[in-house]
Amino acid sequence: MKNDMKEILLTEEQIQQKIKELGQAITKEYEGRFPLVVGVLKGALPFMADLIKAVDTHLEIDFMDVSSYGKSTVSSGEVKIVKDLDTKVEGRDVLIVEDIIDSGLTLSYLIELFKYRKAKSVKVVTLLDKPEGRKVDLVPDMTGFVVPDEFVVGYGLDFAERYRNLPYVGILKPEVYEG
Ligand SMILES: O=P(O)(O)OC[C@H]1O[C@H](OP(=O)(O)OP(=O)(O)O)[C@H](O)[C@@H]1O
Ligand code: HPA
Repeated sequence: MKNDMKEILLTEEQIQQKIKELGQAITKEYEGRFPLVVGVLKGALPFMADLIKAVDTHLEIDFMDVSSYGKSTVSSGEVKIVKDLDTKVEGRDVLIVEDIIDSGLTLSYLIELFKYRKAKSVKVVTLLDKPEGRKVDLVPDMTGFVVPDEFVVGYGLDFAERYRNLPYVGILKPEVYEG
């Protein structure tokens, strides 16, 4: 799989170190508040799994599956709920966990949805932020790394469902998705 990479952007060690720091920041922010931590499937799965272990205060987890990319590297712009939460968000401090914010369409949809459902607060932690991809104004509350405007894969991020199981993040060679 490494042969499909133009460049390794973030090593496993860099990712894990950053997750420790984010975990400490979340612990400080939510101490004594029992937040509802919402992982956005499927991409956020590895990040969510590592992140919650780095948080040292009580929290509840739930998952939402939304999709807007299909087999393309460009967002369709239409966010579809594939699986909704099992938990009521009314009155809860919600922390959304994302692997990447690119156009911002997925997150702006989720933030509005949770506000409509009367969450007490809605915040976002993302491992990766690609600000150059933005189509809507959105700044995450906590960010691991800012990445360039290229299609990245690994550590949850896929191309056509592949590469999610890489422990690192890399830039895919264009010939892999163009070919
Ligand atoms: O800011 P955006 O342009 O909306 O892109 C970010 C979203 O795109 C990816 O999900 P995708 O819809 O590909 O589903 P997946 O997590 O199952 O891969 C990623 O996991 C984010 O949820
Ligand atoms: O760069 C990306 N890689 C994988 N999935 C994505 N979803 C939005 N942007 C990306």
